[in-house]
Amino acid sequence: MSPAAAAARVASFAANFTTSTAPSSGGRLLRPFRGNPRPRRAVASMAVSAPKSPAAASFLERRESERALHFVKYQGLGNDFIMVDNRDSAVPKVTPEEAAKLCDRNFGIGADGVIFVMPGVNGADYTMRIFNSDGSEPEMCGNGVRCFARFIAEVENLQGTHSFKIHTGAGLIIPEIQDDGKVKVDMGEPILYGPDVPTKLSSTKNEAVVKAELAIDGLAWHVTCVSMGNPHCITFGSEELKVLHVDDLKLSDIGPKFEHHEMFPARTNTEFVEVLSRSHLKMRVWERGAGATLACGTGACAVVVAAVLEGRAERKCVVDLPGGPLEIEWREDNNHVYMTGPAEAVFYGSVVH
Ligand SMILES: N[C@@H](CCC[C@H](N)C(=O)O)C(=O)O
Repeated sequence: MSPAAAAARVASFAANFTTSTAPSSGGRLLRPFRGNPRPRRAVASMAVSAPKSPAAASFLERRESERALHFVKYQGLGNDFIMVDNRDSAVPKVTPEEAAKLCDRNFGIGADGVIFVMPGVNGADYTMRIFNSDGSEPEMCGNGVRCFARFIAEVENLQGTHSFKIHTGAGLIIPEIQDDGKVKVDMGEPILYGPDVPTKLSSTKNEAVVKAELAIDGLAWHVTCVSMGNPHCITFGSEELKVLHVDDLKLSDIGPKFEHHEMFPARTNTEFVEVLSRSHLKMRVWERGAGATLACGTGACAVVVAAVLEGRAERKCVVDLPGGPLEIEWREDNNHVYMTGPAEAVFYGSVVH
């Protein structure tokens, strides 16, 4: 094929793909997104006018008529998700195995998880379910629920401040979209009773596991265990490394050893934390079922709870994650944890799965 013919074929593919990837929700077209930056359609920049080759057109029509999954890609501080409009069904539109394939950054769309926007139950407005990038299903996702709220505002055409009651595996979670576009989430109460986190580590402070010792890689790590609906193991250092410099950690070596440790029967998310001041913490996370991610909302909440329990920080902190900061407050009056941070749509498209 001549270079000119090849270029025309690519252009034709792009033009056709661009017009065939508008997301739908059970047949409804999503409105164009607002906000900054505006989400992009996949390969929109390649869309130039060129005659469609019959072969490319029929190829694309065939793909669309098969099982095309429409999605919107969202991110909250770089923790990214494939958002699926599942409002018409209580059954997720993709299986855990398919989710793992879609999350693959080389062979799929690429994401830390797939989130399903589902009908509400028990008086909730909506239900959120999520599959991690390995296909496992966690109870909750903090960055994900902020993205979820922004998605609902878009598809329901809501302007200004709004809050929603979201049913999750961690109970009722209430995100509120603020005037500045950030989302503040009432993340509920932390769970500190060891067997409920769950961890097999013995309690050290009342019923909580605070600064308990966990042997990994020849080091005696000091860990505090907190559930925000999903399990977290938080460490500020070990017997040997009194102070952590989180940038120096080889997360991919050490993370899986925490995640799969026998003391965590449901596996665990692990946060490694550096205290910058009593109201400013810095963390890196190794997520259960997703590995190293740029941010973890439930993790940042658990970190502040652990820092307060260990007497290292105040109840209101900024937590720096690789993807940016989150504002976290563990309120004394109602024992709830509040998380505030950004969430935005990145692009939308469709995929045959
Ligand atoms: N990134 C999320 C947490 C996602 C679930 C986690 N990997 C688990 O298995 O518990 C967040 O922002 O909270």
